[in-house]
Amino acid sequence: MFIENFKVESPNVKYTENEIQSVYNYETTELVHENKNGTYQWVVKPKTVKYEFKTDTHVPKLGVMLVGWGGNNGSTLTGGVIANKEGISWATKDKVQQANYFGSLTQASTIRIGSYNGEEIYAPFKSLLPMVNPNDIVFGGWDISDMNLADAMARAKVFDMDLQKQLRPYMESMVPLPGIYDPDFIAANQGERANNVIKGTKKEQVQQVIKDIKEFKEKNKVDKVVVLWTANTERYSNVIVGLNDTVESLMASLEKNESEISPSTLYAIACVLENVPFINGSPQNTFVPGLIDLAIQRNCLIGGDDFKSGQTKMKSVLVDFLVGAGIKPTSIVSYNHLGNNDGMNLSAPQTFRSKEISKSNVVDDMVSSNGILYEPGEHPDHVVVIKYVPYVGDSKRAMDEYTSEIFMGGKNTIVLHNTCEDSLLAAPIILDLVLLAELSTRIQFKADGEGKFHSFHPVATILSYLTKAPLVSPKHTGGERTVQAACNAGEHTKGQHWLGS
Ligand SMILES: NC(=O)c1ccc[n+]([C@@H]2O[C@H](COP(=O)([O-])OP(=O)(O)OC[C@H]3O[C@@H](n4cnc5c(N)ncnc54)[C@H](O)[C@@H]3O)[C@@H](O)[C@H]2O)c1
Ligand SMILES: O=P([O-])([O-])O[C@@H]1[C@@H](O)[C@H](O)[C@@H](O)[C@H](O)[C@@H]1O
Repeated sequence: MFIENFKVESPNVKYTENEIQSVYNYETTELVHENKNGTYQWVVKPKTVKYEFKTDTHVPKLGVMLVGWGGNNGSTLTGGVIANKEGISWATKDKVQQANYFGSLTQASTIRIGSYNGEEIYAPFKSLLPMVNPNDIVFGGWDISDMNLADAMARAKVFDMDLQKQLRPYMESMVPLPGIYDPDFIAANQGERANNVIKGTKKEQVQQVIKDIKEFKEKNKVDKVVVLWTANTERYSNVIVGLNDTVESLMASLEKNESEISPSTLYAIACVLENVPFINGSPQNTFVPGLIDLAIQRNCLIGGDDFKSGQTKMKSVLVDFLVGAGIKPTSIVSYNHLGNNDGMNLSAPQTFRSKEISKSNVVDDMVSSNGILYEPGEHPDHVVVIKYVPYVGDSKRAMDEYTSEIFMGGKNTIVLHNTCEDSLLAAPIILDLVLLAELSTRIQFKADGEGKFHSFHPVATILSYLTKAPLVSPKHTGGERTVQAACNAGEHTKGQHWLGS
């Protein structure tokens, strides 16, 4: 059975005028590697950690500023929220379609809260804690193309014409702010749309973005702003000692107008300096070590990388299932073609490489979790192919082949075909990212033994489910190597994976 909402009555939950206060006993384990008379033994011991949470129940008026607002994802999300808010329905060749938020975890998923008379009871995910209603979000943002959102929606060719016609009056007055453009970081084919750019040095560009955020906040009378990058995929930035490996080197490089600081890192610096959450929806390494440290120093939420929308979401579910079932994936081939501007930008080798990394590394942790199936360092052959085919537009075609070893030398091959409007998959994920980022900034907690309440770690691993390459805080990196060592080796650092350049 499904219920719309509920209240909790528990000795562990207290509702005050402004907060929900709760106590949670986290039952976990700790392992000890004991040496008993020269023989080492792993000992697993149960451990209970008591957490106290305080959630501010004041839901703010939220402004969302998208970098790449005029793109397929940005225009589709904006139009989708307007259609839901205004209750717009439209004629398709099949039926009269109502607006909805399908594909959004927060808006369209449910969670089991118990049973009643032997029946399982489910409630909306969004009923768990007070959350921003997406219909109330005020959108804005930047784009290197000056096209208004109505024309951008038409350029994207995602929505049905009847819907576009109804949305146009709401969107034609929405014009992106000039963006930070650096042709060295995206495909050359993007140059023809770059007619709306912030001039000046990199430091002046950062200052302009800060000014834009302040003015957006004031003009729209929003209480909070979250910035999300849904602009083009950039090439990786080189992580270099003395350039961007520390806060000091990054800020000094900004002063010196160093060319290797990418536009996405510049927007993120502006947001962290303004204490505005910044989420990276693309695969590039926006969060260079100096920027991560700056966000930690200023306790500003950062999260990413690369929305996990379709082919990779299926991959992570299927490979997790196979490995969990004791089946050994040995070959994974992921091919897709698409014809939108994202696909055109990814047709350049350097930007494709960013996407290839994020689409490949999603299975690493699953593989390393099973030492029965895989020897140390062993992993499946894994190939990612993306081709640009203009005719299919936003309707991405994905074909995947998973070959696995099964019982007694048997082989199993699974083939998947997946056709979807890429932006209709990504838009609800963008919504979840900004809503969960905003919610997490309203939660304070402390564990047993901690003196005072504090926020979550600025690196928002809570957003990991929604991204291909979850950003994790430096202390969680799997490698013992330091940023220094990675830099010396000319490698990139990215969470738990040291990647070759
Ligand atoms: N399913 C999905 O659509 C999906 C999934 C995962 C990741 N992504 C990533 O999301 C991003 C956006 O996808 P899309 O389909 O909307 O692409 P798009 O090309 O339609 O939109 C990107 C927009 O960003 C603008 N832009 C580029 N550089 C900019 C800058 N420095 N500042 C401001 N604006 C800039 C472009 O003019 C364009 O309008 C891409 O990086 C893509 O890889 C998309
Ligand atoms: O999220 P997902 O469907 O696995 O991956 C998608 C890729 O298949 C597509 O080629 C790319 O253009 C999108 O940005 C997205 O990254």
